[in-house]
Amino acid sequence: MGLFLSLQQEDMWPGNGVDDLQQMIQAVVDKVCWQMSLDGKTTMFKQLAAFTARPMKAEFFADVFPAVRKWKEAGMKVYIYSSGSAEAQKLIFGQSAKGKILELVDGPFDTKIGHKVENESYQRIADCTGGSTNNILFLTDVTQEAGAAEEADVHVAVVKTYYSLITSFSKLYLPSST
Ligand SMILES: CSCCC(=O)C(=O)COP(=O)(O)O
Repeated sequence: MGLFLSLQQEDMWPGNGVDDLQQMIQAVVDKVCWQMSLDGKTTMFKQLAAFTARPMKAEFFADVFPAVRKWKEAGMKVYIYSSGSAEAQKLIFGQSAKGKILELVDGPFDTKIGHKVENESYQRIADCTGGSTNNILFLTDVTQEAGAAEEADVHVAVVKTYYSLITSFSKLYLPSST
């Protein structure tokens, strides 16, 4: 019931009040499906991902573990900042075919620190990790997050795995018309 009310309060879900248990369960299921269809990022919704019936195994691109190991060997701190709750991160990143990324990273951050599209979140992370925003490099595939981090004076790299990115029209290769 507490979860349902919290989910109700977090956004403008067009659901009605409910008065019996069956209706309430259906309303929660409807609400969760609705949030999933929108790729909802609210904190309460993301807490749900930590409730799973079976263990999960993360998949990583081949370059992730070597890069994180290299950064750690160079004495850097590496954190995960995800819209997924810290509890869900621990479950999902706890196991993978390539190893346990959690053993390499210095900690998970989630939206309890603030949303990834809000610049204040990045200042709070710098405060928590004992550094200045100017000493942080944030990797993301979401340009709104990149903009928010940059507003907080964080260095940003936008990572796109499936598309080629260009920083100048001079780097544009047009497809051949033949
Ligand atoms: C890492 S736990 C599940 C991922 C998730 O729920 C999510 O929304 C991913 O968002 P991110 O901010 O990591 O791009």
